[in-house]
Amino acid sequence: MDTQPTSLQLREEHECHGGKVQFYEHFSHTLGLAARFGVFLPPAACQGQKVPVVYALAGLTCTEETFLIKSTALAEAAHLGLALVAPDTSPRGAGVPEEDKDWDLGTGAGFYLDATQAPWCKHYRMGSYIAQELPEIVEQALPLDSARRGIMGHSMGGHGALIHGLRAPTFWKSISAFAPIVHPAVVPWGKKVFTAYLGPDAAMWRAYDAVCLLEDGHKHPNTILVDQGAADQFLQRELQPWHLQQVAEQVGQKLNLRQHAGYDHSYWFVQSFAADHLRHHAENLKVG
Ligand SMILES: N[C@@H](CCC(=O)N[C@@H](CSC=O)C(=O)NCC(=O)O)C(=O)O
Repeated sequence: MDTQPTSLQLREEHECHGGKVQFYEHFSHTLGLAARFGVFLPPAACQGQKVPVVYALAGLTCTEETFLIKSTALAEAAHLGLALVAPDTSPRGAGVPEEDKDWDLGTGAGFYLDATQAPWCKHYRMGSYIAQELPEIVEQALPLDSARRGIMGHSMGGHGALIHGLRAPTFWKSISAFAPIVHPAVVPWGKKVFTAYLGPDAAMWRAYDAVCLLEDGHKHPNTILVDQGAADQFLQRELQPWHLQQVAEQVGQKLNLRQHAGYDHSYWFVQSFAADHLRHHAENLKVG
């Protein structure tokens, strides 16, 4: 492991809704590479007050900028006094052959897990990065309340929010997702990346599949909010939210799955319900 100390470099800073949007780069010991993330600090945090924080995980092909720019959630985050942390979606420049070839594997498609298979396993460790390194460094550097931390995400990021929230329910006190991949072990996107990152044995996939985690006894004490567009182009093939609904009913996981006629998979959908998600987190994190 590299022993270089973590040093956060502030690359960009902008005033926004009375708070600040910041973009940082640092050397990630977990990924073994430089990594970037974005932050929104509400006005109270800019005055040094510790505020609750929601981590926002973006989907395939996205970066640390996408959610902050496209979700239009920052006015509501400022109003509620919530900070947002938006990581990148994969390591960058890992040097894996053909890692930029497909948009649903490799660069931009880290799936928020730790790869176990060569050549991916050296750098594709977004699981530990999200579960440990990123919260540690960002919460040490900024006025964020580590006792009030939630996680949300879109599509591949929705999958990330569900698995991390279910795997560590006391660490992540609230969960929500937009159009998440709920059962990657049975859909084409998931089968492709899980085979590459985790190998062909599907038993090894269960730790990174929200439906399997619920089947295997993981549960979150708070209601999980999920929004899904009924006109989503990936709904039938990749998302299949009915699996989540079915297992949630079976195991008694509280789930608020809302279906929205006419909405597709895009950030036009995300931005339509982003404020609801922040209010869900604010309620669970006991803001105000
Ligand atoms: N291949 C296309 C589509 C990629 C795409 O739709 N990405 C979604 C997430 S899909 C699941 O994780 C996304 O959020 N895109 C960003 C956006 O701004 O809409 C492509 O390469 O564009």
